[in-house]
Amino acid sequence: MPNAIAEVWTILREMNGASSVIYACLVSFSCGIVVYLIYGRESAKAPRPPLPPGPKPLPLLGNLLDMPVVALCVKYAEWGEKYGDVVHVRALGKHIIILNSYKAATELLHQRGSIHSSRPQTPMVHDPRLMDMDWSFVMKPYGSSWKQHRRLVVQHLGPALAGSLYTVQTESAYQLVKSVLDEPDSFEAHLRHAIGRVILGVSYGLKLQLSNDPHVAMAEKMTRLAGEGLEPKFLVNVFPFMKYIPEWMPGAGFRRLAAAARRATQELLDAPFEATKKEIAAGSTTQSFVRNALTETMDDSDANAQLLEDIKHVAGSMYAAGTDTTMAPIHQLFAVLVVFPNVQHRAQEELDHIIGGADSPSFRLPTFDDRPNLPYIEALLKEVLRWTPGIGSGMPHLSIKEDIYRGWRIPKGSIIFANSWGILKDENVYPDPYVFRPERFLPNENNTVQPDPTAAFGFGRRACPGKHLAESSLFIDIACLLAAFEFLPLKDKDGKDIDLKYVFEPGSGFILRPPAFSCTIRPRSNITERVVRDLEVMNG
Ligand code: HEM
Repeated sequence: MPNAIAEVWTILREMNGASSVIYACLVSFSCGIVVYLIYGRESAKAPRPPLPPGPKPLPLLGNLLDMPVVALCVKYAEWGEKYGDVVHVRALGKHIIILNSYKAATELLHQRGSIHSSRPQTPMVHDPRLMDMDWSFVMKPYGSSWKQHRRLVVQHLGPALAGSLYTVQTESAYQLVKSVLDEPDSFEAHLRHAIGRVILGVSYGLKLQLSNDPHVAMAEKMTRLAGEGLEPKFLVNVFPFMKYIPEWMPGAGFRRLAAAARRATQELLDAPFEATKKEIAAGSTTQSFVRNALTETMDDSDANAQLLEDIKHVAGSMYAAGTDTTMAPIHQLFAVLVVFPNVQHRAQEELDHIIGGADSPSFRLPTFDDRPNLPYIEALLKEVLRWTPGIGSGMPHLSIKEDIYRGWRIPKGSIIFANSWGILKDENVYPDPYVFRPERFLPNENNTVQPDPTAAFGFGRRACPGKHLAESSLFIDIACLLAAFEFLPLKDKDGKDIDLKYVFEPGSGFILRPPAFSCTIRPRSNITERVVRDLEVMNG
């Protein structure tokens, strides 16, 4: 991954003394061999179609030094403007293809999905001695095991769950507004708990506590450790022999992290799955992914053992795949609403028409039945996904065969990024892309409606299977929070509003997680406060 490579390089640059020289020599030597094996052999053969355009690579290092550690998706978008919507770069002997338009992403990842739908494998993530995450649906290479996982999700997380999904999501949103009323300063933590509760509820159907649920805590621990391990900074990804270094040795911190991630993963895979089986055996009829999928299995016989493992692994993949990605846009939205109060007021005006004004005795919180009558909230949801598409540069796809596209060669083993950030900031598709304007998604006599920001959810056979779940969670949480509260800037010591625009800058991580920020959150009126306080929320 280019992030990985950029971070490796940063580490090398930041290291002082002999070790950095040794590492640099090792990297250069390894690169030399890899580059010779790839390009030396290639150049000896007959002329072949050119690679797509891109910045000029250096010998050995390729474009490693062109890749920033922070805001890589923004750099990718800049390259798109300079070289066109298909860009090629090289790093440590890898071909990296960056797609910055819907057209290129659809034509390659969707229409030629049988070639470009695998995932790169890295020692830290996949090796059984390290994190051993081959079980994860998101990381699996393209093949029969991945297909079986995908089939289970499409079959058992889709329309079959829609009814119970809305019940879980509405209860979670109502609990969220109650918690925010009690502890507005813990807004971020409450939001995270609400999103996690829905994903675990939908995956397992377990009765979960309203706050501090042990299953949510378990899932959080695993996601945090796995997230750390996924960071591409580990030298073992460049020198796989390092996986043999004993855990106790200095410099083997990556091995201790990997061991902790493996333990946390096992706990998360087993505990909620076994608890769900027990609840079903005790007569629970709560719908969930696990329950629906288990109806396929007749018994615990060997024939079903693989299917049971698959169900367990898919359920365990959901939390890690869905929490941070849903959290990133919604958390960012509340900074947007503080910076652009006109957007907040327009959304609240629309809500007031449908659910009763904040000062009206008939005020109530929104439900999913109101969704068709709230087009501005729907547009706001689309605009925040365009503005902060969860995963900035998209998830990497791996090409399993050489391909020729628009006369360019896409070599076998290329890592392809459909850069959601660049695609969703393309001014030919979204005029004034850096202006937050939900109206772009509303029918208007002057403009045609701009395309839905589906790029946020990826492309082709690996496109996000949690899109419907994510969008409905975002809808109900946004609608309830805006109905109940107003979000205002904090004041500095001179009484001036603290500007939250810094929150909009993409950071260094894979997920576009906004930095911590604070704002004033208060009930819109005495009536909204009373309605929220009087809510009865069930566990589960
Ligand atoms: C706003 C929230 C979300 C965003 C922006 C998002 C985005 C993405 C993206 C960009 C991908 C990679 C697609 C590709 O490779 O082309 C992906 C994959 C995936 N997402 Fe989501 N996602 C979100 C929520 C969820 C939720 C709630 C779940 C499940 C509960 C989920 C489950 C998955 C899974 C399992 C994959 C892997 C699919 C595969 O590799 O075949 N996501 N998501």
